[in-house]
Amino acid sequence: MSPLSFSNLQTLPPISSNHRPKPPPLASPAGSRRRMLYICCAEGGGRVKRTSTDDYHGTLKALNSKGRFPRKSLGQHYMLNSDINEQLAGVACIEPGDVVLEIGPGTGSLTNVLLNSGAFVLAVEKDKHMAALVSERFSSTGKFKILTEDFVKCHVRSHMSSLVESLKQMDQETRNAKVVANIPFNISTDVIKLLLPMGDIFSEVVLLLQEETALRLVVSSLRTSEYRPINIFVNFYSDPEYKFKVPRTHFFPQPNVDAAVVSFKLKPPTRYPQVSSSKSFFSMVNSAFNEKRKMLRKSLQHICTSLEIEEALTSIGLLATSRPEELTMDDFTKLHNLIVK
Ligand SMILES: C[S@@+](CC[C@H](N)C(=O)[O-])C[C@H]1O[C@@H](n2cnc3c(N)ncnc32)[C@H](O)[C@@H]1O
Repeated sequence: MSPLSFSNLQTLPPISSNHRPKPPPLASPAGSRRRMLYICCAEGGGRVKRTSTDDYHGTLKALNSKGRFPRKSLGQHYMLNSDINEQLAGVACIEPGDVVLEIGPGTGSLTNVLLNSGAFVLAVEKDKHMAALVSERFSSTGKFKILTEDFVKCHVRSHMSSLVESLKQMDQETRNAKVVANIPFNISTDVIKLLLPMGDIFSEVVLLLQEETALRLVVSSLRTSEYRPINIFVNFYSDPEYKFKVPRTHFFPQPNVDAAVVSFKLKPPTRYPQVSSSKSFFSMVNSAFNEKRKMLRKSLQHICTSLEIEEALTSIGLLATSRPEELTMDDFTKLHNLIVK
């Protein structure tokens, strides 16, 4: 039997809104060292009602068509619920003419929703097999471009600029550029650090993140151990908002954690807090948090004297003994402008 045939069907329970079938066993055909997925298609009058080509069966079928097994190292947890993809696009208010960057399209379930909303999609996918799959699926739309690259290493700014330029030359009416993606959890911080300072290109970044990360980025508050330089970074470049939780049961394979959708409305560069240099600002913030338990008058002594730091703190209404977790982003901005010449 060919490993890619669907003749070896197994019977799955019907899909309903409150029941998601467990993934079928992954079989390894005799004589083959490659792991293949065998799924039930239930075509032609089967018991399974298909609500979308990107449901549980569609996703497995797509993987099977390329002989792929989800790779943990690439964070491959595929979205099985098209409603959540619709909600992701809804949070970003995707409208015809928007240019959307998608990181890790996988089988293309979210891509499909974005394209159906009328967007042009630039997708970056590290797995060449998944890139080939979405390329076959969407290249005929004329509104889809795929880069087979590691997003963390790709020159997203120049790719986006040349896409927008070529759309203009084709007289395509383009509107906003946005990012909408269900990203692998292990590159979340890199993605955020790369994208949030791009308010000159993107108006909004909507990401499906690990729930814990989402909470840490958006709702970490002053004087908690969760408050870190990344919170200052996020608020410097964006207005973040936690949107909704996505239980782990909506992914295949199921991760060990839940996810959540976060929207980062990017500030245009004219709205960034006024600091002489963002590099020296973040360098000061990092130094402050490197020695989190120390008072700022000690940890920032490489910038100026303790007395100058104390005076700067009191002049902005803070205690001379303040520690980094007691300062808001505005406080850090004011402190920077007073002590970094
Ligand atoms: C969580 S899956 C999401 C797939 C799809 N968007 C969905 O919702 O089902 C993450 C996707 O990102 C891809 N990926 C992993 N690391 C990547 C990287 N560094 N750059 C680009 N894509 C990556 C994986 O191959 C996978 O397709």
